[in-house]
This record gives sequence, C-alpha cells and structure tokens, in this order.
Amino acid sequence: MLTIGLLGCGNIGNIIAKNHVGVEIVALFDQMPERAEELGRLCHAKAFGDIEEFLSEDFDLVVEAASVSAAQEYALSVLEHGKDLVVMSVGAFADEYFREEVTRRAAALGRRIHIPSGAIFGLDNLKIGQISGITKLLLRTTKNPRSLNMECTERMLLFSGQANECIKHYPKNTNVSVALELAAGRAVEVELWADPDVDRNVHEIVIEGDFGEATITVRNRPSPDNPSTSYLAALSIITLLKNLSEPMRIGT
Ligand SMILES: NC(=O)C1=CN([C@@H]2O[C@H](COP(=O)(O)OP(=O)(O)OC[C@H]3O[C@@H](n4cnc5c(N)ncnc54)[C@H](O)[C@@H]3O)[C@@H](O)[C@H]2O)C=CC1
Ligand SMILES: O=C([O-])CC(=O)C(=O)O
Repeated sequence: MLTIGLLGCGNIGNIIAKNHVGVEIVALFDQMPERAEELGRLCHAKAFGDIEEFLSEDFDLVVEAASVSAAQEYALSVLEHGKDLVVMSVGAFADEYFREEVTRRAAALGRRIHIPSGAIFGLDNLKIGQISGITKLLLRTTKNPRSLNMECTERMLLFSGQANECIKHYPKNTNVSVALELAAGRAVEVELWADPDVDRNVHEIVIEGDFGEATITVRNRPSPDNPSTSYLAALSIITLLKNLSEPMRIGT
C-alpha cells in the first residue's frame, strides 16, 4: 500500500486522515506541532516537529495541504528526499521560475508531482489547451466575506486581473486559478467577488477555443473547519490518492 506523509494538519489534513482510501498515513508535520500530534493520535501516525526528520522517514509520497509558502519552501527538499509530491497549494507554481526548477529536479530525480483538481471540475479536458487553441479562459470566484476573512455588506469586486497576480493577494482562496493556468498552458483572467448573500464558494469557469465553448459553475459547500476551503477540495485529494495505485486511469 502507498505510504504517505501529510505536510499540513489543518482542515484538509484532518479530512484526509479521517477518510483516506487505499493509502496509509505514516508521518505528519505541521508548523503547529500540537496539530500534528493530535492528528497522530487519531490516525496512529508519527508526528514530527522537524521537517528534516519528517522527510527522512520511510514513506512514498508527501501530501502538501499547508500553504503556498510551505509548498514553495519544501517542494525541492521533498524531491531530494526521494519522495513524490501532491501539491494542494498549487498557487506555489504561479512563479514560473520556481515551477521550472521543481519540474526540472523532479525529472532529473525520476519523481512525480501531482496536482489535484481541487475545488473545481473540468481540469481534465482543459488540458487540450496545451495542444489546441483556447481563446478565452475566465474564472469568476464568489465567496461569502467570511470565507475571505473580511466583512462587507454588499457584493463587491476584490480583484480583476491575471491569476499569477491574484494568488499573491489571495493565496488561501485562489489556488484554483493557478491550477486552471497550469492545465490549459495559458493565462487565466480572474475576477474575485465577496458577496454576503452567498453561502457557497462559487467558481464560474468560461472557456472558448477551437473545440467550441464551455461554461462550468461549481457551487461548493465550504469546509466546516475552514470556510475558505471548499469541501470538494478535500474530496478531490482523497480521490487522487485512491487513484494513484489503480491500474486504469480515467479522464484526460
Ligand atoms: N487547489 C485547490 O483547489 C485548493 C487549495 N487549497 C489550499 O490547500 C491548503 C490547505 O488548506 P486547509 O487545510 O483548508 O488550510 P488550513 O489553514 O486549515 O490548514 C493548513 C495547515 O497547514 C499548516 N501550515 C501552514 N503553513 C505551514 C508551513 N510553512 N509549514 C508547516 N505547516 C504549515 C497550518 O499550521 C495548518 O495547520 C491551503 O494552502 C489552501 O489554500 C484550499 C482549497 C482549494
Ligand atoms: O476551496 C475553494 O473554493 C478554492 C480555494 O480556496 C482556492 O482555490 O484556494
């Protein structure tokens, strides 16, 4: 069975630990050691307070569910320790230089980096953008101000521009924009809205290209323990882990 180490024992880390299928969690690390220890008691895995010791433990794959800055800080080290990597905080790869460096190291070391679909649907066929023209790619994200850690009394536009800028300002809320960018191989226009009248994390994706047109609207339930993060994101990573050891691959 695939063995994993969880880097980040917050909302997603806890959901993975309680619901994982087809993998064994053996090691845990969090910048707040008490979180790793608490989760360790729950899933009978070893909690580490030191990243070097965590990465030196014997397991196959690191699942990052921490933060964009954690993914940037630890990705190369994970690969150097001979482990594959699942990155939830995909906004880390908005930095092109960093993305290329990590990809180059992974190729040289024979390691793989997996990016889950996270809080959206549609990443699979959006990858056709790498071989065929996509003329428009827009993400319109709307969340309750609570999910954005702010207050407002009416719908307001917080950001309009490119994904690689948006993620710098909203690293806890717009990782999906960078996932879209990586899948399509082109820039994504992003609008981020706060709306006190919505109780979902809503992602509207508009795609136009040689294939035709598609519009996808995902109305996600926020996770109970972290309203910034949609519950779908945690389900997506659990599914990715389950699929890793299955012989048949479904979806592009
Ligand atoms: N790709 C996608 O579609 C989505 C990605 N995300 C991202 O997934 C990540 C995890 O989300 P949640 O579990 O809801 O967040 P959370 O805030 O509930 O948990 C994150 C945990 O990671 C720990 N952490 C943060 N920085 C760290 C560091 N440098 N070193 C060690 N531990 C660190 C925190 O102490 C916390 O326990 C976030 O970056 C979030 O933005 C969330 C939703 C969708
Ligand atoms: O969970 C969501 O709805 C999206 C999210 O926070 C992100 O992309 O960072």
